[in-house]
Order: sequence, then C-alpha cells, then structure tokens
Amino acid sequence: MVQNKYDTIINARWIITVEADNEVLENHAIAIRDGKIEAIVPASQAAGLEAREVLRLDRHVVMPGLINLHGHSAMTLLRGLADDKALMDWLTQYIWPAEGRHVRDDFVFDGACLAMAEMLRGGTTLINDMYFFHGAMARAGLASGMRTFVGCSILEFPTNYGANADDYITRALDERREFLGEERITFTLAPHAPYTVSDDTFRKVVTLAEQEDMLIHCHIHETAHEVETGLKETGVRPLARLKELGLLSPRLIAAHMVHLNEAEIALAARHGLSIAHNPTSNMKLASGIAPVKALLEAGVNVGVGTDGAASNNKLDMLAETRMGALLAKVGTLDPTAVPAYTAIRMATINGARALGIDDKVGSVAQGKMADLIAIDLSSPETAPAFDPVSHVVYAAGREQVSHVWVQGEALLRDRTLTRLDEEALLARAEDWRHRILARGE
Ligand SMILES: CSC[C@H]1O[C@@H](n2cnc3c(O)ncnc32)[C@H](O)[C@@H]1O
Ligand SMILES: [Zn+2]
Repeated sequence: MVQNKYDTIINARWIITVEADNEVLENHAIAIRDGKIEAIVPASQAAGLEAREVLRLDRHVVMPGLINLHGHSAMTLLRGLADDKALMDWLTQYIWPAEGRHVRDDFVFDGACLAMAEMLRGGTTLINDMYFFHGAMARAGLASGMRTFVGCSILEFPTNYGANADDYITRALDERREFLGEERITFTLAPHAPYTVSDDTFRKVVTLAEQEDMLIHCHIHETAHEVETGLKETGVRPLARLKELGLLSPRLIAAHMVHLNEAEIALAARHGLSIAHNPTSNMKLASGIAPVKALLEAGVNVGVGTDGAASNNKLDMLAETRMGALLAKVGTLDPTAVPAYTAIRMATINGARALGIDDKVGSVAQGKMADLIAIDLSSPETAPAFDPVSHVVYAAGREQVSHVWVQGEALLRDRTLTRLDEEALLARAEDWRHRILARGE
C-alpha cells in the first residue's frame, strides 16, 4: 500500500534515543518519511514495512546528530597558524590581523564548506556559528545540507565586514532577509563579547532579539583576564553587567562561561540561559575548566561546542563530547561528574534546547526530524561492544561515523559525502594556503 511506503528504514543494532531514562533500544528500526521519524519499531515488525531504501546497520549504533553549539566555521582556513597562545594574545596579535588580511566572502564560503565537510564526517548535523559575511555562511549551509545557525557578529570596531556596531546590525538584518524561508538556515545575533561590545549596543541587541524573535550568541566569562578587566573598568563582573542590560534570558547562548562563582551559576539557572561548553578550546588557550558539574546540578542547560579550528584545532564533536566528560571529572576529582549518557545529552538534546528546537531535533523520537547518525562499532577500536553509550563517548573515533542524515536526507553515506565534493574542497583549501602564505599569515 502506498501509505505504508516509507522513504527510508534504518535497522540498527542499537539506538541511543536520548529520550527518558537513558534509553538504549536493541535491534529496532526507524521508519522515515518526508524527513521525519514516523515510527520506531522492533526489527521483527519492520520486516513487513516497505521503503524505497532499507538499511541494515547490524554493527552500528544510531543516535541523534551531534549539535555543535559554538563554532566559527570559516576559521578552518586559519587552522594551525597561531597555536600555544592565551586568548587575548591569540586574538589581538595573530587572529584579528590575519582576519583583516584574508576574511572576505569567498574565504567564509570556502572555509565554512571545509568545516562542514569535517563536521559531517564526524557526525555533526547542526552548527551554531558566529562569524562575518553571513550570506556566504548561509550559502555554505545550503550547499552542505547541514542545519546552520548563522551568528551575525556585532563589535564596536571595524573589520572587513562592518564599520561599527550599527553597521553590523544593519548588514545582519539585510542578509537574513534572503534566507528567511530556508528551513535549515536560522540567523542569530552574535555580539562578540563583553569586552568588545558597549552597553548601548547590548541594549539594542536585546530589543532587536525580542522584536525579531532571534537568539543571542555571545562569548562570556571565557578567561579570568576578561572578568578582572571587566570588573576594573565597570565596577561589576561582566555577567552582572549583562544582567543589568537585560541580556540574561532563555534567548542567550553564552559560549565558554569558564570563570563563574556560585552566585553566577545560580543567576544563570534563574534566567534560563544556555551555555556552550568548549572544553578543548578552553584547554588549548589555557582559559580554564568550566564548572559543568555545578552548572548541571543547578539546572543550567549546557551543550557542547568545538569553537573554531584556529583554537581547537579539530571540529570533532565526538572528541569534544569525550573531552567534556573527562574534563569535568578531573576538574572536580569526581568520576561521576559527567557520566557518559549525560555527555551524549549535552551534545544532542541540550544543544537543541539551547536553540529552541528540542521539539524538532536532538533525540530519536516519533514525529521528530530525522537528523540522525550511525556509528560503526565493529572495528577493533570498539571491540567488544558491551555498551554502545560507553563506546560512543569513551572509545569511538569520528572515522567510525558511517552515515549522517539531516531531515532524512543522507549527507554522508558509507563515509562518502553526498553533496559536498571533497576533492574540490581540498583543492580550494590548498589555494587558500598559497594565498595566505603569499599575503602573510
Ligand atoms: C563575533 S565572532 C567572530 C570573532 O570571534 C573571534 N573568536 C574566535 N574564537 C574566539 C574565542 O574563543 N573567544 C573570543 N573570540 C573568538 C573570531 O576570530 C572573530 O574575530
Ligand atoms: Zn568562539
């Protein structure tokens, strides 16, 4: 019967649903139609269902796509150019000058496509980004098929993209208009950080976010230096200043939040903001260890991000999830600080909640979008497979991600990208290497 015909049926050895009670289903099938999960049934019942494509993933775990809650995709083209620095030295002496020399429309499109190839190959289905040249970023999202949250940077100082804060805001709204009907593209407002954005601009951002129903994405309390200088210059710590300016709300995704006292953790919980935890970037820039255990215990929604490839230097959400679990343990000397299933929740449903789309993605449930990944656990690195949750967090590598679907569409099939042309991307990256070397790093 036509009605019973699904687009895809995925038979999986295990499904980590990220629904209630740390659920793992064994030998079940997911039936997908029109981009949505229509049914999840025991494999024995799936035998009678018809579909255009039936996949038998007998050695695989299927789970929700990983949600990268904080990144700067185009920075792949600056990967490895400034390592082993602290944040402010890294930004002011190396990255901002390099961005001034190289960042244009084509840089952002090529860098973002490269990032998306890397992220898709590692099981990431959604990127919550912030950078410049938003049209290029959105076009990269459309080309790759990834769900893309395009964060429109706002700073007080001029860059190649904007002249001043008002100019960044105007350009953001103009560029957004063209993509308003695109289901996989969402624009957000991204005031860079408390140390680069004025009170006036923060107030404008809050008003605009409410008017246009947009999320706000901002680097906050990333380093001790930021908190100390903020306190010296304004008389209060940056988070208190942002509270006074009306920024703290469920609309806010605060990236980093490494340096927080108990009162600030309670404040974050009270105002319902979300945090993007970037453990590798925080380690590499020697920023510190975010108090993830305390934040989760206080009820704060914490997701996981990679940050950019110039400070990580990988866009590997499986590695980031593992790092999030490990760093929380060593930071508290408590092995239960972030257990494996909690780490998976952080990298999936918590990211979706931060973005206000947990009714659509972030778990494997009937009626949700089929944003899914499959990880092959049959290789020596993950044998024997007693517990897929343990292996996803502590043992599997991104090279074991075999399939990635966004809205039921396979974007990675048997490790081959379906939309992005890997060879062409590598050729463009090589072009950029030459150009960057010629212009000066
Ligand atoms: C407003 S986003 C673009 C801006 O942010 C810079 N950036 C990248 N990583 C970080 C970070 O960890 N903290 C602060 N700023 C960062 C990026 O280079 C762009 O200039
Ligand atoms: Zn960042």
